[in-house]
Amino acid sequence: MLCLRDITYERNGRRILSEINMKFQEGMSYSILGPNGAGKSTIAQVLMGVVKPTGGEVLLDERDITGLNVTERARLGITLLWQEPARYDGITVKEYLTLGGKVKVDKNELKEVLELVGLPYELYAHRFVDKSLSGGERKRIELASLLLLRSRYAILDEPDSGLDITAGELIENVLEYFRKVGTTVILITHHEEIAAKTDFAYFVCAGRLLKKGFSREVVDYYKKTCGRCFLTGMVGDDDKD
Ligand SMILES: Nc1ncnc2c1ncn2[C@@H]1O[C@H](COP(=O)(O)OP(=O)(O)OP(=O)(O)O)[C@@H](O)[C@H]1O
Repeated sequence: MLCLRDITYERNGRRILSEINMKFQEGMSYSILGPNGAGKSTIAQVLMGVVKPTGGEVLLDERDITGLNVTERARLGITLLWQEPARYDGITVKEYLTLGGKVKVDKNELKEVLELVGLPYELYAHRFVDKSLSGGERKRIELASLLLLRSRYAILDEPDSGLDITAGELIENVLEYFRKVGTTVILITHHEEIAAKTDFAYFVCAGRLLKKGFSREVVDYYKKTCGRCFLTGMVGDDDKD
């Protein structure tokens, strides 16, 4: 089990996260839901080891991994889909997804995963992962690479950002695939309809955990309360996207 225990994070004298406690059990899917600036990406970065919390611990199977960096955590099976997808000039989609042939993936699986993320194998497998692909296409390729990795934990930071109208269905298929291969998903989003697709949810606002539980309940709470409290006094309902 992956846990955040009493995580606090301060930057330039400003408190960004306050005493965050979260548990991510294997075999379940989770979302971290909250408005812009709530601290969701910072939580993802703390989980991944990109930022070191000012206080508290990150635990994996009760082992303190707070001091481990991104590479060390990736070795333990914690991986992240970045908000901004990377480019790899001169490498084809197929080479990228199989790490140049190092990862043994048969063609059927490669085809299945590419099609799952909405990219037909015949059209994309031999394209280069460079600027000729759109941001949305690169994001889909990164998602495919995470699906093929079969890591213990996959943190998806705004997986729908930069994707078009089909994103909702895509996320559903992606969650189903991760479930099938045994990867526990932690999905960061400010869209309640995306959060509703996971089993459990955490609602954060202004760096604090305000509600946790079954996703449907948390989403209902979010819809009823977000924008109406003192924490986000300046955010009105009409400003939410
Ligand atoms: N390097 C930094 N220096 C100062 N403040 C920062 C820094 N990084 C993040 N913050 C602030 O911390 C808060 C939380 O940011 P974070 O990116 O975690 O929010 P978020 O919930 O992921 O938002 P969004 O949905 O807009 O991506 C924001 O108010 C942001 O401005």
